[in-house]
Amino acid sequence: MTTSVFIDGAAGTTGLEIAQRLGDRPDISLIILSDDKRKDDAARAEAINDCDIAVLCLPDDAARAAIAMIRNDTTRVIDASTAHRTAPGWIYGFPELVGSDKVAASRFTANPGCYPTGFLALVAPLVADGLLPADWPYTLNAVSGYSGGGKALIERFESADAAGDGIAFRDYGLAMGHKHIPEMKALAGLAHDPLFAPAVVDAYRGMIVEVPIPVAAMQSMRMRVADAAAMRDALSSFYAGSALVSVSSEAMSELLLRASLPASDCLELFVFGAEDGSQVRLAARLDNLGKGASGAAVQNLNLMAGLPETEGLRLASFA
Ligand SMILES: NC(=O)C1=CN([C@@H]2O[C@H](COP(=O)(O)OP(=O)(O)OC[C@H]3O[C@@H](n4cnc5c(N)ncnc54)[C@H](OP(=O)(O)O)[C@@H]3O)[C@@H](O)[C@H]2O)C=CC1
Ligand SMILES: CC(=O)N[C@@H](CCC(=O)OP(=O)(O)O)C(=O)O
Repeated sequence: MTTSVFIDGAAGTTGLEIAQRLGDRPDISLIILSDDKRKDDAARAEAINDCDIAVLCLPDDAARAAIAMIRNDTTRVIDASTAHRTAPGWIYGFPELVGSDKVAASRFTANPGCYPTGFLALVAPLVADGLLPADWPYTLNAVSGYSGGGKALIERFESADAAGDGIAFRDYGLAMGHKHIPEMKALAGLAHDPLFAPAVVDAYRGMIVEVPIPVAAMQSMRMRVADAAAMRDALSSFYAGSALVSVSSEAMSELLLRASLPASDCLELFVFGAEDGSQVRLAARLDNLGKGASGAAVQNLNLMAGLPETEGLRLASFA
């Protein structure tokens, strides 16, 4: 038996990569609208109501509108947008954190944001285990490849490169209030909004998300914070059974993001600690279009369809 999957937004950056991952899989029958029909609401509504699972790869408003087109109680949904990540009735599609069984049983699954995937993978298990406090104002510094901004940002970077006026580094989110903050706060159970400093570099894909932990300063405020080794051990045990998430124990002097990063659905976690134990830098390296978007959507789709969790995923690491 095959699962019929409609990709709404299949001509976009995330949608195209999901279609590539599903490729010629015999267990999936793909529904993709032709170019002249892909924005035709009647055609979209028909496809959404006919499929087993709809994967929405759309801007937030279009994703909300797509949900309003569902007229049955059978179509299941994976939404790659920000629209439903903290909405009631939706399961947050991060199986390693919320439980594969919850995603498998879910009707409405919200795919996590790319930056929150790195942040939550690091912080949520440590807060839940009491190794980091919930009431600390966490900061995260992150860089993303420019495909993270979809077709518009790809065009901007590639046309500037072509004109010989390439953007090497783009700091943004300068007014704060990034759309990823609510899901990071809610899913990690934090008392405060994290302070988020995102940036884009001149590479197509890939991202590094860093969370600095001023251990000694926090301890001087009588907060309970573990040391680097305890954090690394806790993360290693938490992700011990995962095919996609790994925790590095390698000694390193630099963490690189290569411009030629191949597509990967893995997520690598790092815990760097000062020798005197006073400071820690938690870091996550992933492909924004892999575990940060399309790979996560395919993982969730596999679970929801009762198929092997990593079917069709790219398991080679970045190294
Ligand atoms: N890129 C990334 O790394 C990540 C993206 N996401 C999220 O995934 C979603 C898709 O992003 P991304 O693929 O990057 O964006 P893109 O801009 O590359 O693609 C969006 C696609 O949606 C189409 N579209 C827009 N409005 C409608 C509509 N009303 N009906 C049908 N199709 C429509 C666009 O059409 P057209 O081609 O004509 O513009 C485009 O093809 C967004 O919500 C994004 O935030 C999530 C995690 C990471
Ligand atoms: C580089 C870049 O612009 N990135 C996007 C986030 C991509 C993403 O995860 O988007 P969703 O939350 O909508 O899924 C941004 O910061 O808005």
